[in-house]
Amino acid sequence: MEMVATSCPHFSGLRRSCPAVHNAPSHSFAQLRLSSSRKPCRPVVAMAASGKFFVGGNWKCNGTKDSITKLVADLNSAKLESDVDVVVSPPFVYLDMVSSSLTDRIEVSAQNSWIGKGGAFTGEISVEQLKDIGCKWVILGHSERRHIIGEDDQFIGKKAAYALNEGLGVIACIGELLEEREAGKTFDVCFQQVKAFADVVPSWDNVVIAYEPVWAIGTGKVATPQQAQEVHVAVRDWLKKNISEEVASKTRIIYGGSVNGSNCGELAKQEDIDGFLVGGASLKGPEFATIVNSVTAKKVAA
Ligand SMILES: O=C[C@H](O)COP(=O)(O)O
Repeated sequence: MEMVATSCPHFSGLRRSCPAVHNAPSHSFAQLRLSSSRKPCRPVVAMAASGKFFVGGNWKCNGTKDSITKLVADLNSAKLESDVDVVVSPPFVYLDMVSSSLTDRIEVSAQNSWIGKGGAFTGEISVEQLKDIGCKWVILGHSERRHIIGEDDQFIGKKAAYALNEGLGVIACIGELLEEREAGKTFDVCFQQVKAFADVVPSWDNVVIAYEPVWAIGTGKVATPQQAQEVHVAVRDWLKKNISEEVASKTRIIYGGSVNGSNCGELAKQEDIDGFLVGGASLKGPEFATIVNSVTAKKVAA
């Protein structure tokens, strides 16, 4: 054994299966140790801190005091694999309640934040207020905000820049509409949305990209593992070409869109799927725990 590499010599992208030689299944989360015989791409499973599996539960505009109290109790008693970052995102009105009653094992995210410092902005929530109640993350660019509320890339970018500059982590959502996929524009749409984030983020350290094909959100039509993997690889390659190899390698790209306890394992096995952003299934504590624990499928696949 002699040297440690972080990329495959047979493939321009990082963290990919090596198409040459020997079916190395995964470069994700791992550094690659080359043997003295220089056989390439034998992966050594060593999850890097930066590449930790990440599972977020986006509760959207759901829940009551009673149902959320039960959900928090279920989450507090759930057995969760230790090597996963777990985040839940309650509606604003319950954020403080969840933040103060949830175990420290799980971090709390907002579903939106204002573009700058708080003030005379009726109906908005500032980053300062989110930090004040212990919130660590914010979801930005979600398709429901893009396509129902009408937020555009520029507005989303302002929010992302402000949140990151103030120390919140950002779950940056991207994803194509069905008609965009059918028109062969999936990559173009995703690249444009990633670029809008890339143009403004001060650093990628606290950014998780969530690829959520709009046609898969809340529809029960989950992307196949191959469809999701294909986009994740393309986005990672975009990061490599346009930002840096390091950012491409370290930035977690998670999948969202009808993920549930039954399909999470196969999705998690894909080497460029670094976790999930879960909607409906995150409202059920035991099922959400199953999705968090699908990291074990990833480890087996690696
Ligand atoms: O933020 C989560 C996504 O919109 C996915 O929602 P879903 O799991 O209900 O399809």
